[in-house]
Amino acid sequence: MAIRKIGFIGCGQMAQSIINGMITYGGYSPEQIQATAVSEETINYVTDKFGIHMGQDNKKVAAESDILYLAVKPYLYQDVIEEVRSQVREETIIVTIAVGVTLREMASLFSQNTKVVRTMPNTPAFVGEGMTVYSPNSNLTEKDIEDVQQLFSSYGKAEMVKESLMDSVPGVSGSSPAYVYLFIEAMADGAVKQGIPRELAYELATQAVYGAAKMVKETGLHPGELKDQVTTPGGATIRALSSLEEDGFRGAVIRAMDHCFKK
Ligand SMILES: NC(=O)C1=CN([C@@H]2O[C@H](COP(=O)(O)OP(=O)(O)OC[C@H]3O[C@@H](n4cnc5c(N)ncnc54)[C@H](OP(=O)(O)O)[C@@H]3O)[C@@H](O)[C@H]2O)C=CC1
Ligand SMILES: O=C(O)[C@@H]1CCC=N1
Repeated sequence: MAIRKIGFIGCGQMAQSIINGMITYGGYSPEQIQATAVSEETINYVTDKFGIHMGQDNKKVAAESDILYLAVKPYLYQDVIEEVRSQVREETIIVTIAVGVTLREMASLFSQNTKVVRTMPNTPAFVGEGMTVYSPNSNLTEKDIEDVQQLFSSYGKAEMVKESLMDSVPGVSGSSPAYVYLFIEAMADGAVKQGIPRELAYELATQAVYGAAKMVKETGLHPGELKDQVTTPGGATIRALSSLEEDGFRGAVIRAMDHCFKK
């Protein structure tokens, strides 16, 4: 089945990021996409900003979609699924994006035959640089998997993994952009403290993260080796790194990810 009609139940931060990525970077047309929300505010905002079909009728979107994203908060999944279950066609592919919602739970909420892909996306989808990690259930055909891989790749990278890894993915991918924003903000504050104007501080901190990420990706070198290239013996960088190590920088990141996993 070619994916022609894409539906979203819920259209908040994550759905809007995916929709913008699909349209701006993936070549999908706003006419192919419809979504629902509760408030008039979101409905008007999304309609104006993305030009997709918006409404409050979850059943209609479920009935008309070839692929249906469940883009509400995890605690709303059960209610929303009960509402739309009877409308979902056998060939429709359901995409979950909620932390912790398993394929087994989805089979019990829909049916054993429903095609479900458990995914963990992230908000850089908005700029076509998302990461979607996914696990399909056994009802998807090879062709379905090709189709979803292509769709998820339209707004960034996509990697299929076994479902047992999915609970560990938010810590390093779904949630992790938030830590990176915190790091950029902290570096900018440090620069402002030294007298660098705020706007320039954000530009420098952001470009450092962007450039460093690109170095890791494009050189293929180990991050430790790239770090060594920056670090002059007896110089300034090693002073900064030594201070970060004393303050438990790496341990703090790893502990934060353990908290994310447990939640
Ligand atoms: N934010 C992120 O970075 C990521 C989020 N996720 C997952 O994405 C999901 C959504 O999160 P996020 O986008 O951040 O949340 P938001 O609160 O931004 O969006 C939730 C959306 O659901 C809508 N909604 C609520 N109840 C209903 C309903 N009964 N029927 C239809 N729509 C409804 C809301 O409408 P209204 O706007 O009118 O209130 C809102 O548009 C979660 O399961 C989360 O785990 C996954 C990865 C990353
Ligand atoms: O904070 C959350 O629970 C969601 C999942 C990943 C990012 N945001």
